[in-house]
Amino acid sequence: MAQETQSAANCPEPLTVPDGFEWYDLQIAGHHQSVVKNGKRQIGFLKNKSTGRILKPVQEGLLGSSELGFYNTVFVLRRPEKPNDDTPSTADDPILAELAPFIPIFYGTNVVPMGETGHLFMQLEDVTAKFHRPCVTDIKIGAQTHDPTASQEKIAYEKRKCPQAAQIGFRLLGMKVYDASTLRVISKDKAWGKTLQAEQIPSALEGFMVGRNRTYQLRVVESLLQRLHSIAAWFERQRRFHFYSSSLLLVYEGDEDAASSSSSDDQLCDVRMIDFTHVFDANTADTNYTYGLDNLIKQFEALGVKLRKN
Ligand SMILES: Nc1ncnc2c1ncn2[C@@H]1O[C@H](COP(=O)(O)OP(=O)(O)OP(=O)(O)O)[C@@H](O)[C@H]1O
Ligand SMILES: O=P(O)(O)O[C@@H]1[C@H](O)[C@H](O)[C@@H](OP(=O)(O)O)[C@H](OP(=O)(O)O)[C@H]1O
Repeated sequence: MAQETQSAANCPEPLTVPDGFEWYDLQIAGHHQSVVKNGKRQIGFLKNKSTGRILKPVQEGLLGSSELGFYNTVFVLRRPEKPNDDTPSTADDPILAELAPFIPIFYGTNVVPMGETGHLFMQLEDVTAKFHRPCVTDIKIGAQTHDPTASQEKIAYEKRKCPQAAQIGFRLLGMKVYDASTLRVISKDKAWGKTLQAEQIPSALEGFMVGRNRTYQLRVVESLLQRLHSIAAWFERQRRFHFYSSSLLLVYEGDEDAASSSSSDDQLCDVRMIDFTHVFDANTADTNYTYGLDNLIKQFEALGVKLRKN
């Protein structure tokens, strides 16, 4: 696909963030204000400083409307019986209700005054918010990343982007890890993720655990696995959707003291599905997604075995 990605120089200026908001600084991948594509500067994710919620820009056209449609299918926003509580309830359909805990809570849309007319955003729960030192990685799931409506040009572009992902079934889009041994944040970007070959995935996932003792690493891996298995079990049951180019966001607590002071694993890690711009109604199992998810689970299981040996 003839797409031109430029750096910021000589390009349209980034929009100014209005009072009460800031750019979201824990973003791993996705649309970002530093990127100019096809002559247009992207709008990145914002954080609402008072609510703590993330604002994801609604993408133009079908991509934006289908992601909004997806969130609106899972979450029922209006709660007239509780006018002061805007926490959405979940749809009655059991398969949707079971999906809800695996995705960020959706609090409806919001127009933020940016640029000449303002921009439409989705308000989402910030999955990293409950952690003191969040360590985050975004992993795109599926051997096939183009959806069933993709043009031949788009299919070729997606296949060319990272050919080994078709075999691996997932792609690391990057990570931000707080290295407790150096007190530094290590960042890896999309370019790094694209170069990883199958045999390099184990050390890349080990890198997600950098700078901590084995016992803590093992605790995190086991907890991540538990959540990954729960999502996989939902995929075993569901026949309603096929997810293309969607990601899993894996987060764990980089501050071991904070994690230890809580008895619950909820403060240790979280795993959520994100990015629903290419979700399609279906009536068969999503084998493209489950292939990738199963492989990711196998990788973390192998890491667990390795950590237990040492
Ligand atoms: N609810 C959330 N909580 C915390 N971080 C999030 C959340 N949603 C998205 N992110 C962060 O924002 C990044 C981009 O998200 P997402 O993939 O949804 O964006 P996008 O612009 O649709 O991406 P793409 O360009 O691939 O379509 C993720 O890598 C993650 O770091
Ligand atoms: O949704 P669309 O319009 O099909 O857009 C693509 C999709 O969102 C991918 O997630 C994205 O990047 P990655 O696969 O690298 O995450 C890709 O960027 P790219 O053009 O920079 O590859 C987009 O073109």
